[in-house]
Amino acid sequence: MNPLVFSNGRSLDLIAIGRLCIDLNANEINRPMEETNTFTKYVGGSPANIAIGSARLGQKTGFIGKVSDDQMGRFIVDYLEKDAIDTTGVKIDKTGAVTGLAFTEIKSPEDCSILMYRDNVADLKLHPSDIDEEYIKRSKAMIISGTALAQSPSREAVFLALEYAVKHNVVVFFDLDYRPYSWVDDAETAVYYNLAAEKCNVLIGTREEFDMMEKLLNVHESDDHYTASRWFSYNADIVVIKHGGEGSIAYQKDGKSYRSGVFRTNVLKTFGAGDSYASAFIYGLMNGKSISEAMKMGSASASIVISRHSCSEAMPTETELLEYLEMAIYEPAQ
Ligand SMILES: Nc1ncnc2c1ncn2[C@@H]1O[C@H](COP(=O)(O)OP(=O)(O)OP(=O)(O)O)[C@@H](O)[C@H]1O
Ligand SMILES: O=C(O)C[C@@H](O)[C@H](O)C(=O)CO
Repeated sequence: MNPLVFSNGRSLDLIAIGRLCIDLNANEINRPMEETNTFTKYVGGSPANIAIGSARLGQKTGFIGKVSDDQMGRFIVDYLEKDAIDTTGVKIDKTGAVTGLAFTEIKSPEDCSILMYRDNVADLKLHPSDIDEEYIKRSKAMIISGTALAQSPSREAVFLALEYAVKHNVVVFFDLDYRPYSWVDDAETAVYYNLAAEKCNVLIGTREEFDMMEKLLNVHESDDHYTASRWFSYNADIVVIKHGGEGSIAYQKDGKSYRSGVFRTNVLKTFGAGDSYASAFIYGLMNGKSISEAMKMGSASASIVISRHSCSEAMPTETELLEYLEMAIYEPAQ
């Protein structure tokens, strides 16, 4: 078992809040974007990817966000609904804002990058008036994403959603999802990340993301254990630190820690690993698995997604994930 307590009698398992954007993944791989000509369009945005991954695993999933009032916005909502995601909380922007675009470049399996076009994006127009307490009250859990804290009014909308979640015993996951291009000032970034993290039950981030949060506090000798311990003095029950191809480590408030290895896979691209890991990790925790078992599920989902071209489209179904766990070669953490 794991230490999280999810309220029963809720009509949703997980609500994701944050950006809904479009991934344009280069079709010509193993070359720089300057030399590519065609792209495939997918729904993107870390929270969107996590929601899609969650729904594919059979979780009753909802979304709180804002999309552009155009073909891209409609494409996104249609896609979410095809995956049985409740879009009651997805609003249509009326200010002329656009959909964020993520152009991905796959120079090699180890050298991938994302070029983000995020000026005047609809997702950051999410407003506190768009946050429905009754909607959040319907869910067992909610996941927030750090990039939604980058600008007002989205920032205030997320903090209001956090207030409602805490009020109604909704377990809050925080996927740090630090995207530097969305921020203008390191101190501002760290302040808002830390303020949001204080209210969350589970923190999921890379070493680099936690370093960003701790730099403001002049923490010079940090390590994973220090990072986790710091958050247990607030509301955290679990802190997960991801280490790419070396796996991940999770700390529990009672002092226990768990290391997860990875599943050997033919890596096509690395992005999408974090979102797929989060969706399956949360699925495991919400379905009675131990932290170790949930981490393994996260690792398996990540290995599936990084072997495929997309992020959202590549998210495995529950059947695919369970079969992969049985068949794939697992490399325990060193
Ligand atoms: N090369 C790899 N081979 C196998 N599994 C991997 C590899 N890279 C990442 N993973 C799995 O994915 C998890 C998350 O990856 P990572 O630590 O890169 O997170 P992230 O930086 O948030 O990912 P993203 O690139 O999507 O932003 C890892 O803990 C591991 O389980
Ligand atoms: O999160 C983003 O804005 C980019 C994503 O759409 C992309 O799929 C990715 O980087 C996944 O981690």
